[in-house]
Amino acid sequence: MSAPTVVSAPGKVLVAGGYLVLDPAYSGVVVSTSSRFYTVVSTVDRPAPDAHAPIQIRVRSPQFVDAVWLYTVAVDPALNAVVVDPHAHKAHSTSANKFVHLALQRTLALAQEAVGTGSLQNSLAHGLDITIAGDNDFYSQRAQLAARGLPATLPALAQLPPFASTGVRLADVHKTGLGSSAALITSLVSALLLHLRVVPPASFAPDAAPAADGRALSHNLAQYVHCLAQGKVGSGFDVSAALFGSQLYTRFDPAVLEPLMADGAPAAPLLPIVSPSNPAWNYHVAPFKLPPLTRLMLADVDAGTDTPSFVGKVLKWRKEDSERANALWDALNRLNNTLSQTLLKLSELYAQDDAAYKKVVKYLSTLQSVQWLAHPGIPPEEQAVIEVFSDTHDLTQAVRAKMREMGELAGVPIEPPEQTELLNACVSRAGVIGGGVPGAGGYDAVWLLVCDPTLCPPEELPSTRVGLVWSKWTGLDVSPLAAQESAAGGARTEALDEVPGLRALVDAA
Ligand SMILES: Nc1ncnc2c1ncn2[C@@H]1O[C@H](COP(=O)(O)OP(=O)(O)O)[C@@H](O)[C@H]1O
Ligand SMILES: C[C@@](O)(CCOP(=O)(O)OP(=O)(O)O)CC(=O)O
Repeated sequence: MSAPTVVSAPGKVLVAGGYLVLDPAYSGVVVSTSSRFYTVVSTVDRPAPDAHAPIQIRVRSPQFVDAVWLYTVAVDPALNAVVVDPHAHKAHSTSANKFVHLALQRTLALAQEAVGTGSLQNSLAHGLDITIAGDNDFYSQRAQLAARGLPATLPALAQLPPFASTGVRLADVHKTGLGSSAALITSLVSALLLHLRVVPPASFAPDAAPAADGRALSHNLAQYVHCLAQGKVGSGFDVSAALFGSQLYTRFDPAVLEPLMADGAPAAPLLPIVSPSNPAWNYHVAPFKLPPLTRLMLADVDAGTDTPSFVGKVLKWRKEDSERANALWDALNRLNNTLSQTLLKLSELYAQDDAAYKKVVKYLSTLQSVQWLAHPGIPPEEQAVIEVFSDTHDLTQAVRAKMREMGELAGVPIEPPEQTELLNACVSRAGVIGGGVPGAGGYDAVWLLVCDPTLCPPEELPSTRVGLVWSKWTGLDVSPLAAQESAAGGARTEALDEVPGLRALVDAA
């Protein structure tokens, strides 16, 4: 029995570039999260059925009630197509899962084109057992905290077991907006491509080059499957972050997906379209990472935002008031680009003098941003770092103002007054560098960039102070995202026993 194939992929936070990133003329600043999705693909350990027995694939999501889907696979050489029976699962699960179904169907179809019918049938002869799990931060843990008598704070979230059972059906879970479907599809598609030997294992080695062909093929296929499952072609920043990690993202031309978006199995062969050699995949991923000794925090504030509706209204406004809209987008894009370069400048300053940098971050974590430049007599090497942190704060505030202006002009609550009040209350806390509404904005969530809490005594943690503000204001979850997730990067292979709690989840069949 071969070892299981395990691939994890991170969630995302679009900290700047919401809406603009839909236009290839602009970029988005995307942070991949420390919270990750895991897919474990195992070959079923039982004698191979006779050659004509149906091939079965079982997919489970143990964090949810009743989240088991059974599929029957028919690999038809004549039709050169793999049909993952869309009805078989109905007998075994009370709800279909088009994200899982389409990921299976399209990845197996691509595998048949890439490795041939015989090889695919050999890989599937014993059937597959697939386990899917998302880190706790992808789903609201409010009920789990309450059941344990714990408050909605960061330290309380850390007390929950990994991959905590949600106690609810998948359809009823409250997602926190970290991009569960993009991370899910990326980890599932990548794990299948590896398991079926369509791409080499090195493609997803943690130290593999981001542009490795296997990773690029998985990116293109995952973008296609994600758009098909969501029923819309977004900018794709979430799948790109799931594959490549934190980045400055410029979208591909959506026309590349048009031949594949029709209902039913694709008429055209998949491989030529999703191949990395297809120049139509003209997305651009530039390196980006959060500054050292900082932490991105995300608060799950409300039940969610209707992103497609917001996008429709903003794009309608941009079309109807194009001169003013383009002027605002160009100004906002300049701010976004300056913000991303200023954040990267902090990493350079750390590399030049980490001692001075660390001293500055510890100092800033005790002061409100309005006090950062008020103290004379700071050594010049430290003053230079303080000034870049202060510029970062000012830029995040300027981006917020432009996003509010866009919302007011388009008639969309991108940063509504309630979020403005919450953000102002949080950004004024000591140790908070800046913040904003992630992605499309609305009432979903707010993000804050804060000084790394490991530099302060627990009672002085910026994250604790902010977490208390969030809890007081919203009584809702606070999802902490460690700054290190940028280093963790995109999709990568994992060793099953090195991911706490994952083996137990897989074995609890
Ligand atoms: N753990 C999971 N197991 C299986 N499917 C999941 C899981 N988490 C999320 N999904 C799928 O992703 C869908 C959510 O996608 P979507 O509504 O686009 O939310 P998001 O913006 O968080 O990606 C769910 O309806 C479900 O089909
Ligand atoms: C508006 C956007 O540019 C960004 C939306 O970012 P969110 O993070 O809000 O997305 P959802 O998780 O789907 O709600 C649309 C896009 O880029 O596709």
